[in-house]
Amino acid sequence: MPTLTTAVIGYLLEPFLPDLPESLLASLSAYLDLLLKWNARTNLTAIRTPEEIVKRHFGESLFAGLHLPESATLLDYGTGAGFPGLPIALMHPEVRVTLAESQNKKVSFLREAVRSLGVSIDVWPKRVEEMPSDLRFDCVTLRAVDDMEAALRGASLRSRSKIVLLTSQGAAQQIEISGFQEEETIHVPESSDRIVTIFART
Ligand SMILES: C[S@@+](CC[C@H](N)C(=O)[O-])C[C@H]1O[C@@H](n2cnc3c(N)ncnc32)[C@H](O)[C@@H]1O
Repeated sequence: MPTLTTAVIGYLLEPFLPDLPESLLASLSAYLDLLLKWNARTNLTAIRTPEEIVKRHFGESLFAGLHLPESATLLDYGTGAGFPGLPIALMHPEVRVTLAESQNKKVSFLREAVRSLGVSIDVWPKRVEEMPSDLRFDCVTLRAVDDMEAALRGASLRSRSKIVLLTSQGAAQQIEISGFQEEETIHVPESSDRIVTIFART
């Protein structure tokens, strides 16, 4: 039995994205179970309850996916356990998604998730800085990457067109990305301070 039924996951995600298809809910349910199983023995995410994982990780990632600029390729910079890149890839199978993560245990989890979900996603198992210097993506997403200033500089070198940043209102106040301008900021449902900000290359 899955930890949460697709009906419960759909209900929890309703404020972020109503009427999700059953096939997407089934993939999210399988992803949740795998994440809970791995999180019991390795620390992949500090958010531990299934309901909070669905709302805070899946909900915010899918909400960013709802507002994703048109892109053929996407890099999720410092994806951790796959956020926001993996839910976005499930929602947008037409986008070629690369999940970049430098920590081995998280890379092992991501590979297992990609294999068991049967999705076509690339995993870059090193630091983004180690990618071939000419590799670019239409869109780069970032959420909760440790050194945000350095990460945004790195993202600006990798993005051909857009950067989508998932952050808090307070943290966003000081953010400037050389060569990019803020295009749109959208408030994340069910939160007083979480936002999705889209930057476009000038
Ligand atoms: C706090 S976690 C957040 C993960 C995820 N984005 C989320 O929102 O749950 C940040 C992750 O970024 C990874 N990371 C930081 N800098 C990186 C870099 N330059 N290249 C690849 N991964 C990086 C770290 O290993 C860590 O797993």
